[in-house]
Amino acid sequence: MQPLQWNGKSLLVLDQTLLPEQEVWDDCDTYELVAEAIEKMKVRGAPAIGATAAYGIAIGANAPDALALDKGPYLAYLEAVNERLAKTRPTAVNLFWAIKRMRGLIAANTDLSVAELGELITREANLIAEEDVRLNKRIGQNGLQFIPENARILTHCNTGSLATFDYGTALGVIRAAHEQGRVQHVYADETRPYLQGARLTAFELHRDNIPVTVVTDSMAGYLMQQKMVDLVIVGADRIAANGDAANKIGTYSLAVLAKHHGIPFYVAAPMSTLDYEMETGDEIEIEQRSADEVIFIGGKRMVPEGVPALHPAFDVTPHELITAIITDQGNAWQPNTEAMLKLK
Ligand SMILES: CSC[C@H]1O[C@H](OP(=O)(O)O)[C@H](O)[C@@H]1O
Repeated sequence: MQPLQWNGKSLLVLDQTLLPEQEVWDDCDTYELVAEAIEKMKVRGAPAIGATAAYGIAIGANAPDALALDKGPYLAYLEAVNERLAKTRPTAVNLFWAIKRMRGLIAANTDLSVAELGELITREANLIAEEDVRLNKRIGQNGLQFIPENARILTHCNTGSLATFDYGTALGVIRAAHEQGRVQHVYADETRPYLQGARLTAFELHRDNIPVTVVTDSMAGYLMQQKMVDLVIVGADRIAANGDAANKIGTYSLAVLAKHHGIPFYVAAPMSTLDYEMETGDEIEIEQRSADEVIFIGGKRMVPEGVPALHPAFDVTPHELITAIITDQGNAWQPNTEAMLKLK
């Protein structure tokens, strides 16, 4: 199930905060509504956020008031649209990758008319979306080499169709392995506090008839100790040049447990998630979200009034704990290897 639908003028966003019980689509016909959909995590997932921002820029670029502007003011307005979308969430580099790509396109085509530039930006947003699905399927194929027969896989958060334009990254590898009949079972961490695993990964895999069981995040160590897991595979929101990977909070704990139990730990992501401007994961900004997202579940208070809660939305897994990074280019890399650094 794709999280986004482009109808040529506006972006229909599947409100993931309401899944799995309700399938509600928001019609985002302004770039501000698109920005708010990202901030409120109606749409989430690094590659999906990148594609969403691209369409947000396209919507802004083709707004009637914008198309009435002279070239100079129009270009200044486009930069204001880029800036607004860049402020939505700080960790997933795919957002900034998409904005940088649009900025480059605009800068290279200032000779076009306002209307022509608006059309070009829309075409680029469609290209980004189409590329994402193709790259995810390549990630899936590249990941097959690491999936044994009768694999019992533990995964964290949601890295499937709902986190991308379609197919998924880590779940893309799981889908490709399932197509080969290699997946015995998937254990999906519920992934508190947003519950991407319980609400979204289980939703996707169940619909695809891929055997899945939801576990609480605290059960991961038990599963490994009981020898119920053959490998762990997760996504990423930003990967530094040395292979340190930022991903949903709880990923680092999984990597430490996997190392302790001698279980392979894989990260799957498109090349647009690699950030060569960051030498190590120490530089990656970790989004701090509202404590209310921890304190309340489904609107019900879980923490006594007056007691604070922390909510770092991501953590960074050092490359030493990652067995391999699986991308859409070439094969997988042992992080911090010359091969990865050469890909600049
Ligand atoms: C396909 S990578 C998705 C990536 O994004 C998630 O974060 P969020 O749900 O907060 O956008 C999580 O880190 C996933 O691994």
